[in-house]
Amino acid sequence: MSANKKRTMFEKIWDAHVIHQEDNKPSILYIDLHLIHEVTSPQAFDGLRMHNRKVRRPDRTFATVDHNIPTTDRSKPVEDPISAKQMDTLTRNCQEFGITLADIHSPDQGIVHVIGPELGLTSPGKTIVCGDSHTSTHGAFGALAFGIGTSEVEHVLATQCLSQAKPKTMEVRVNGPLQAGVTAKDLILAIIAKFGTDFATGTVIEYTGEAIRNLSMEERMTVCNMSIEAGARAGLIAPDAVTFEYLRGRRFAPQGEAFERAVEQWKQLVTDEGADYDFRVEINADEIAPQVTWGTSPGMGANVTDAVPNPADCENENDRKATQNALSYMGLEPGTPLEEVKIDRVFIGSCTNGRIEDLRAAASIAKGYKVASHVNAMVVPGSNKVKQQAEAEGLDKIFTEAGFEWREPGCSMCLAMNPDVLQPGERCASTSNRNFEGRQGRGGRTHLVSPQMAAAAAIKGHFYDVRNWVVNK
Ligand SMILES: CC(C)[C@H](C(=O)O)[C@@H](O)C(=O)O
Ligand code: SF4
Repeated sequence: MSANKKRTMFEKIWDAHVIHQEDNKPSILYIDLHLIHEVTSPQAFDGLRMHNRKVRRPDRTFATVDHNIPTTDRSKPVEDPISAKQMDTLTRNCQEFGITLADIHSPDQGIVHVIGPELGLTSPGKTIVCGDSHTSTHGAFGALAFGIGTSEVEHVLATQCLSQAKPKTMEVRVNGPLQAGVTAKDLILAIIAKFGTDFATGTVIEYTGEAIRNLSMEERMTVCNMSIEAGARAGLIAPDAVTFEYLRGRRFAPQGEAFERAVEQWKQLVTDEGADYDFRVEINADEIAPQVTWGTSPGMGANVTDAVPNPADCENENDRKATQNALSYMGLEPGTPLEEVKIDRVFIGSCTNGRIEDLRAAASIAKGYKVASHVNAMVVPGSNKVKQQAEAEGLDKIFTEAGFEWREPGCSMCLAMNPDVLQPGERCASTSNRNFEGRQGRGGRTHLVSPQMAAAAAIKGHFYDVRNWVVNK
């Protein structure tokens, strides 16, 4: 590589982490941060034991319990035997291998992709991996962050390195500002609805443009979180003053002078003017309205003001079949206005939308209203810190007075690996990121929305365009 070659930010991070390269072979990358949770780590630790290996860098490894953890009273023992076993196994593995664990009683516990940034473990320019597809969340900081499989988890534990083929790059440019009432969640849902769930397959997306630059750190995380639902390996947003201010003073971020020096380096992590991406798409932010998914993939979404699509209008036989199947699973009639679709449950939480700004946004809608009598609604903070902050601001009161349940932090009904599940046929407005068949419980029907849209749906009992919401003072 010549010294003056123009590089994208992805290439800069990649080049800085390749520690071995042979022609036409995958690269060996150094991994700066390895995050661990209870679901994808047990066999990896078994593998280490079997081969009598240690964890190479426990200081660059951090674990939490999130997927299986109950969201009810934690002073009681965990009832579900499978969940209890998963959590005990992680505790024993972390003790044996000297890894810091935010366990069920830790003030640091939370969803892995919420606590990494919160603790300042995540920072620009790092390579970050976790046995979890939504590791892409951390790319919001300009870190190259991606999900890995359990055998790779074992490899990273043992060596702090990973073999990876170099992905291609894609720019997703969002022109102009978002309309009032339209959120980062609507933006990423609209991008996936427009370009499809495979448009970025195997690439690393870099999000650029005015609407992206205007986003807060938490909103950027929402966007990068769902990169994986567009098929991408990872999503990136160039770090800027918003990023640096978010990280300043966080526990594991550099402190004092070292922080200022780090900022100078982080500022270099931008795509050089004139550098090429392999692919490019763009979208105008002012086209985007609040979104509701109607189908069984995150790309099956529409504006809340639209109607359930008619399979007969599909362009080809494959789409027609997919739409038909999705509508039949979802129990929806073509042509029904989305605002008339009644819901039974509401889930506000997850690594997509379980952070403090999400809860503030939902509370600003819910304040002074009551959840519709036929709806069961729950709010699950993404982490203990989010929960404490929300309680300090009185958000829990706003929610409980409106009739929402206020829970302990974890993945919860995002994927229903704990007791928080939909019953067959139940319809849920959910702020999570996947609406696959059975994702929130067998036969459950998931509609992906923003926190504001979820809160409005809880109160109205059906979907409602939050742009028309009358805020209770
Ligand atoms: C359990 C885990 C492996 C899974 C993932 O990789 O994403 C989960 O977090 C999810 O969101 O489906
Ligand atoms: S909140 Fe949902 S998407 Fe995020 S890590 Fe947990 S299960 Fe996966």
